[in-house]
Amino acid sequence: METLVEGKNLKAYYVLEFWGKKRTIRAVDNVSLKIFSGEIYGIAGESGCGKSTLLKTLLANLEPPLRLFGGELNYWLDSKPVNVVSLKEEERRRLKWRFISYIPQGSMHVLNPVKRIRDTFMEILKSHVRRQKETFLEMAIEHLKALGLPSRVLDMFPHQLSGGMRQRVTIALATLLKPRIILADEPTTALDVVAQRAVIQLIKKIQKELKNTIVLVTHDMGIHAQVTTRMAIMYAGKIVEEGPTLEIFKEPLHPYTRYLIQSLPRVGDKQLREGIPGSPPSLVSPPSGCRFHPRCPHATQRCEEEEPVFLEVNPGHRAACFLLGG
Ligand SMILES: Nc1ncnc2c1ncn2[C@@H]1O[C@H](COP(=O)(O)OP(=O)(O)OP(=O)(O)O)[C@@H](O)[C@H]1O
Repeated sequence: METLVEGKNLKAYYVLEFWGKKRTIRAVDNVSLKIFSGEIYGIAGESGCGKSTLLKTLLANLEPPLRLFGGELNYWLDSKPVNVVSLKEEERRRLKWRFISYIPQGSMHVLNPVKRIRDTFMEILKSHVRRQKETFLEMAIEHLKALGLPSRVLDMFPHQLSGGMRQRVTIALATLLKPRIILADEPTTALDVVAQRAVIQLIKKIQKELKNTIVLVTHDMGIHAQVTTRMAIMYAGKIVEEGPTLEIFKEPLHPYTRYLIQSLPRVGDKQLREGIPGSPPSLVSPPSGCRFHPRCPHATQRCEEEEPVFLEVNPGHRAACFLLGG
């Protein structure tokens, strides 16, 4: 499998200063992962575990208060690793939209509320494509059609579109220059079930047709089950399990993953399913050892004192838990 993005021991922290006091939020803490060509890679976990920060880090979007404290981020361009963090701003900007693009939480961040959709499409094309300007509109219409979206949206302002349609237009925008990899942050949150389904179908269609890679962040395990091919489970700034999605649902290895799957509603449920006991820890002073130990029903003293390392139980399926041995 061809690697597209590789993070090695990434440490991305928010550094905040209040009244002369420093607070460091360790949102991504020693995370290593590889994203392969053509897959839909999911990142799951409760709110606040660092999913969005991991996406920002993979995008090399490290603006204060977020800072990279350690690790390496490589994009594989022409099958060679390129250290993105050391690139000049201009070089990084050139990679945006063409090699990697981003669908942030809330489509209004991308669509300018006082501009027609057409103008936002034209801006991207103008800054990245060397072609006759007259062909830009044709390119935009063609792209929307390929994704099954009506070209009349180009004449509209963002507020004239429904939430679901706005999100689909944002996805169309992010895929306009056919990037090799798209990072999507909670693309279905705040949408009703019908709009959610339309967005999921669009993501699947894009992946099938453009054969690109999608990294999908959502706390919704149901969406991971429907869409992703491989996934990572994050807990308190760390990846605690990673593997093929089917296998994770069939045979979850980490107690936290088991909780996430158990709390999913099933057809025929007569009462609410139990949630995960306790609440996520502070990322300013996370628990010692395994960060999940204060909430884990199997925790021992060792879990409190030592941090478990990853153990690969089946090919490509790994988890960090002492229950697995090691
Ligand atoms: N701009 C910021 N400044 C300071 N702290 C931040 C900032 N953004 C996020 N954080 C903190 O970093 C931690 C991880 O947040 P992050 O948004 O990455 O989590 P998440 O899993 O994506 O959650 P959600 O789904 O709620 O966005 C949280 O403690 C959050 O409060």
